[in-house]
Amino acid sequence: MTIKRNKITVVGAGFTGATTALMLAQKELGDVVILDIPQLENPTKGKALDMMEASPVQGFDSNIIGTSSYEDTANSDIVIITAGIARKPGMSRDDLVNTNAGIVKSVCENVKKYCPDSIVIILSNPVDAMTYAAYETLGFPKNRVIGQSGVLDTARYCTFIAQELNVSVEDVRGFVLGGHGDDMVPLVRYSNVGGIPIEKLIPSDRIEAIVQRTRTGGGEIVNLLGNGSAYYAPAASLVQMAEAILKDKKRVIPAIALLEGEYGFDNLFLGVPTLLGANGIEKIFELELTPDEQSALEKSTQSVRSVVEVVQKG
Ligand SMILES: NC(=O)C1=CN([C@@H]2O[C@H](COP(=O)(O)OP(=O)(O)OC[C@H]3O[C@@H](n4cnc5c(N)ncnc54)[C@H](O)[C@@H]3O)[C@@H](O)[C@H]2O)C=CC1
Ligand SMILES: O=C([O-])CC(=O)C(=O)O
Repeated sequence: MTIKRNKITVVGAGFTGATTALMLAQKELGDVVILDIPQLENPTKGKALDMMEASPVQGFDSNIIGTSSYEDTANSDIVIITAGIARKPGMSRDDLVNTNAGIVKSVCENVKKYCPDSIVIILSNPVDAMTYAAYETLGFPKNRVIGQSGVLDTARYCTFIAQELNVSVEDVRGFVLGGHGDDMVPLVRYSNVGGIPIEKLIPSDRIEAIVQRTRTGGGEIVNLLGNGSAYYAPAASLVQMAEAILKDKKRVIPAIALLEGEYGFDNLFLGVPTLLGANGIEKIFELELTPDEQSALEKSTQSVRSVVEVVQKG
């Protein structure tokens, strides 16, 4: 019997990509290939070697290599795409669309060729539209093309709730629906702390402030960093998704999935609660929404559709 190690490729060795690679290795989820452009081949190799040299200290046995050649990524089980530019203060994620659509499409041409059976997770922004662009280029079935937004947005939301109540983050549950933009929809009605609805614990004006802070959570970090965007929590979010798939955990986590009628939307990639396992997105959970929640979701989809139109025209 041959036991095969998982192989995970991370495209883009910048802040999110490098952090993701290290976290994947620390959890021994598989061997990791980090790929960046040829002009950055040496720094990419350097980052990978530096991570490997942390392995005796931290006691992980994952192999990590840096490369600019897709041949090294061949037959990866999972490909995580972080390639592209990040926004700076004063920009919206949508301002990145033209540059990043070109990058994501060119990356996906290679992924299609070298990793035809992989499950692909997209991080590059504006991520809902980039997931659509990846799906179109890859031609993979919809369960194998997944965007990351909901784990991160939900993590921010849960952080703020835990801080508000001074309780463990482990006891906070909730999720965020919709596009990864300032009109995302944190679902207050489905949020609880140790099973107690947050509406019983937090006054409504404070809940509204938490919802608003969650919506602009990415921008808050962009403004503090000054020259780039968040990477620790985004990397942790990607790793949670990869782990759910590689260990077939059947986790119920929000992710960007292709909707074909769910929530009343068709042919649209959007953040929804999903079941993540060995086959990628194995199920989309459809919840009953109140008229206010549904109209908030519709507003969010309009923003996503307008960016997808830019991708389609380009
Ligand atoms: N969906 C989400 O929740 C989040 C999305 N992001 C997005 O992720 C992307 C990456 O962010 P960072 O890592 O902070 O940026 P970064 O600038 O630190 O790294 C991006 C890397 O991509 C590389 N790259 C560019 N074109 C490439 C190509 N054709 N092939 C391979 N690599 C290529 C660059 O050389 C660079 O090293 C941005 O678009 C950012 O907006 C970041 C955080 C959260
Ligand atoms: O805000 C950004 O540009 C990066 C991102 O998507 C996030 O941190 O949520």
